Amino acid sequence: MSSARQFLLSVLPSQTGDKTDEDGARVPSVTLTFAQSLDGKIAGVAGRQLILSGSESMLMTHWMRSMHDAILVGIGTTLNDDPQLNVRLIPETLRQDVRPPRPVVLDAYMRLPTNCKLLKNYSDGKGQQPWVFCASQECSPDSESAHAERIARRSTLETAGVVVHEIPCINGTGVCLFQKLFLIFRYIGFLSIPHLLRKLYEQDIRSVMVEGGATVIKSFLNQASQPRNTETPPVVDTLIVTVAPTLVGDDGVGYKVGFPGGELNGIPKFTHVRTELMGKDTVIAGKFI
Ligand SMILES: NC(=O)C1=CN([C@@H]2O[C@H](COP(=O)(O)OP(=O)(O)OC[C@H]3O[C@@H](n4cnc5c(N)ncnc54)[C@H](OP(=O)(O)O)[C@@H]3O)[C@@H](O)[C@H]2O)C=CC1
Ligand SMILES: Nc1nc(O)c(N)c(N[C@@H]2O[C@H](COP(=O)(O)O)[C@@H](O)[C@H]2O)n1
Repeated sequence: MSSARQFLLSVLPSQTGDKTDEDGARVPSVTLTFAQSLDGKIAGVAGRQLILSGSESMLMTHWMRSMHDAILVGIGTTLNDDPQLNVRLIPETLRQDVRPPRPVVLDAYMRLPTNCKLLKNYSDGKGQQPWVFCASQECSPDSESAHAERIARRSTLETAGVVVHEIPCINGTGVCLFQKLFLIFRYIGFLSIPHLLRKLYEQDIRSVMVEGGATVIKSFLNQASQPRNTETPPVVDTLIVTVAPTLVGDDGVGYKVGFPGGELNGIPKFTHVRTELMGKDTVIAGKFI
């Protein structure tokens, strides 16, 4: 077995399917993972996609994808990078034994372009059918035009091959922001991660790999820092970060952890599990506690 797979098997939780959240609802295990530069950047100036991982750690990432039922990114990453989120780097001879993960996009307003690679790969048999999680009706403004726009967007995505799931959002109910270019319905707030995870479990997803980008990383780290009772496991189980020996500079895109105004406010408790050198990169894995 390759060293990347051995590394992953030693740091990822075994999939028992019995993880529950604070309210006792079943949820998938969550791995948060991304690649960063030495100065903590995940993308270049104005979000330009950077290939930070070298071939060895990138292959590890594709093995990691193959070990999860779903792979999740935000719509920001999807619009910016047009990612494939499949397992194409795994050698052909081993690929028949692995299943590509289900691509999942957090996309409150259903902005996913219908010519994206996720849909192309699905129609070419090179990836699973993508799922979009969008804001449910009660998060959207209650107007006829907003309702019609929602239905039209959903229909466009479904016709293109996307499965659309609706979930509630946080902090946004009923607040409308008019966006004249692309949306009539808009609210302030993000999709609720607890609702997302429950819905994923209901749809037979037992493990989800969260790849980014910056806003999604912050949201999941924030969730991992939420106070909970001692029997409840953290929302994010594992963090696996590839650190590339390169500097991007202050104008690159970083991610944020915690909130201003409190020393440990919003910073999840984290414990180191294993560090491995993969080619030029250092891959660090840890658990939230
Ligand atoms: N180096 C690496 O490993 C990686 C780097 N990247 C980089 O990250 C950058 C993109 O990051 P960013 O622009 O922040 O976009 P994200 O991919 O983080 O997407 C953020 C968007 O997702 C939607 N969303 C819905 N619900 C949530 C929620 N609960 N939490 C967070 N987001 C939510 C929101 O859009 P809406 O309101 O429309 O729903 C939000 O603006 C790109 O430059 C990309 O190259 C990305 C992945 C990995
Ligand atoms: N592991 C890793 N290393 C990098 O250097 C990266 N830039 C990323 N980015 C993530 O992978 C997505 C692209 O996936 P595909 O190659 O198109 O399958 C990108 O959108 C980020 O989520 N990851």
